[in-house]
Amino acid sequence: MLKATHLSKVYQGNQALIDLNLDVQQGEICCLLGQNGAGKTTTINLFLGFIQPSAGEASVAGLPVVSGSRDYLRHLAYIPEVVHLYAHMSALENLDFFSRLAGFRYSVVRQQEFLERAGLQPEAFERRLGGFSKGMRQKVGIAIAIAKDAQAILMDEPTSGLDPRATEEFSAICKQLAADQRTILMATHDIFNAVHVGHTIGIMKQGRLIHRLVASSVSAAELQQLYLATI
Ligand SMILES: Nc1ncnc2c1ncn2[C@@H]1O[C@H](COP(=O)(O)OP(=O)(O)OP(=O)(O)O)[C@@H](O)[C@H]1O
Repeated sequence: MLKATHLSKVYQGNQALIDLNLDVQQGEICCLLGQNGAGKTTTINLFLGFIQPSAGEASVAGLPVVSGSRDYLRHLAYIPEVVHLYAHMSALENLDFFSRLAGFRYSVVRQQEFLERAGLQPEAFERRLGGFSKGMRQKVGIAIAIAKDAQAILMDEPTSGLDPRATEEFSAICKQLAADQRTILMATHDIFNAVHVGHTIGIMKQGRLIHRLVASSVSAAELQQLYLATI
């Protein structure tokens, strides 16, 4: 679903990503770990087409990520570290607005279903987003991803700053999305959560993907050891 082939990015002589080859299958949750500056966000931004590669190619559902093309974009949703939606609009209004932008029109009942599937408590559906916590905003972001029928969701440090309960809830939603055959590529610093939620884990260092592991083959303690030995 998400494929990087010899993908590289150079910023003013700084090699941010070097020859990345990565294949994330449909229904897979892949967590990318690495220190600050390892190249995780660069990888996500290349899949989104926010930046252009210096070499190689990213593709989504077999469609090349190329500037100006919208084909690959209809398969993608993006959950940034802080989901910025319209603070003065309610959860339902934001969902309706962004679904329409993506070309979908849903009844209020369907919109409520999407928010429920994303784990938002019903009493928050009609509240303005301005007062929402980070975790609640993410849930609205996920509801938008579901509503636009995104097959792949790119997430940049989604659990940073979430309390343990919100992290647990978020992980459960990710697992449900994967069970629905959606693909997730997540940049994270949370080793425990990577083992807990991921099917596969990548460890990056200075722009290179050094290790790619099956999450069920390691414990959090083993992964932490490998991570510390790698970075
Ligand atoms: N717009 C930019 N211009 C110049 N250099 C950049 C730019 N964006 C990223 N870089 C550099 O590219 C490298 C990789 O950065 P990137 O943001 O991908 O790392 P990261 O693994 O996501 O780090 P973090 O965990 O801090 O988010 C770093 O050396 C960074 O300074």
